[in-house]
Amino acid sequence: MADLKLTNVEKAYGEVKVLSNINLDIKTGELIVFVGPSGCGKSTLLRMIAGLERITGGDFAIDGMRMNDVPPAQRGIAMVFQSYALYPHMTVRDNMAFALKIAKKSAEEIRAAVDKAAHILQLTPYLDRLPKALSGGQRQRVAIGRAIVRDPKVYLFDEPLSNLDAALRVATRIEIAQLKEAMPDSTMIYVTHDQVEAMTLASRIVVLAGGGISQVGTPLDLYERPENEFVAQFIGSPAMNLMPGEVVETGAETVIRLDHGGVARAAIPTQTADMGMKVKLGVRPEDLAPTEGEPLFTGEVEITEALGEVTLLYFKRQEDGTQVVAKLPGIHSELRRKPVRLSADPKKIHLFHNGRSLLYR
Ligand SMILES: Nc1ncnc2c1ncn2[C@@H]1O[C@H](COP(=O)(O)OP(=O)(O)OP(=O)(O)O)[C@@H](O)[C@H]1O
Repeated sequence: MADLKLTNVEKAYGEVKVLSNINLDIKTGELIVFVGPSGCGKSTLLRMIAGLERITGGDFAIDGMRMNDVPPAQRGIAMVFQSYALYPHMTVRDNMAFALKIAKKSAEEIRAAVDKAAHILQLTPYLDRLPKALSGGQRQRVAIGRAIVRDPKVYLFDEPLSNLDAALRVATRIEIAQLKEAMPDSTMIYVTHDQVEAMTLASRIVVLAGGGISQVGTPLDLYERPENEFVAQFIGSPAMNLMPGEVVETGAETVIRLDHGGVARAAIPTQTADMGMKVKLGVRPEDLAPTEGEPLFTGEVEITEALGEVTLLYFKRQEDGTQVVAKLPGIHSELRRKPVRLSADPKKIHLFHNGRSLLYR
């Protein structure tokens, strides 16, 4: 059991506040992923939870116990770093046993804990090897094993896969998902730059930006109902297309006239949009599709990127030259230098006013 609660948590280095108003409730068994642009404070927040960085304001509690001044070793937390930091002269078994030896556990206890962790991580065949005789992925599993043997209530992962190559990243990501399944009562917090890791592993994602929390939600919440323009553009790849316009009709649908021409319909409830309201229309590349009817965007395709299962089309909107990206299923290299007419289902149109989604108005 480990419920974590952050209340108005803040971090300042001298006069400079890097994080403020951090309010977050994390329940036992959740896997929370912190994402956000470089320098937004993801690692700092993780390190404050671990006790490696002082909390300069607010409270952090585990199961109702205030932790601000509790030393790291007594928080019941284990952290796995990006650099595995294994002892090169020790075998896998000794690396995993190290913390337990320091804690003066009995030899039987240590053996049982290491064997169990090795079994969960499929490291049993490698227990007598030195780290140099392991692959990057195996080394990272040993680093995770060192955390597991301590049987912590909370696991913190700071970009654990970022040193691995693409194929190993995928394999190790799946192992982490399996690890979470095998330990349903452990609470995990995971920092990553990788959207796919965030979307696939998280029970909830915390988007940090501008020194605070921009939105917290399930991966699908953030994808389907981003609260603001920042989250809308940060989640999803390529990023959501955004175009300025004005509300010209409210009713069953909201009708928007785009600046420099073009009309769009959005299935946004009437009461949330006002006539004449300046908005930004948002549409994800994957929600655009060729149409014979009234198009939302027209232009000539400049670049196609065929990725196998999808093709990305890059073009400038005919009316004003704004760059638009569309993602079509299949291979469409033939569309390069060709005119396209694309539309989107009104249910897939997002509207933002002063940066905030009208869905949350
Ligand atoms: N010791 C320090 N003194 C002053 N400022 C610091 C210190 N450590 C970190 N910072 C600042 O705090 C902010 C948050 O840093 P942090 O490393 O937590 O960001 P991050 O989101 O993890 O970034 P990245 O994604 O690049 O790893 C940054 O602006 C950084 O410059």
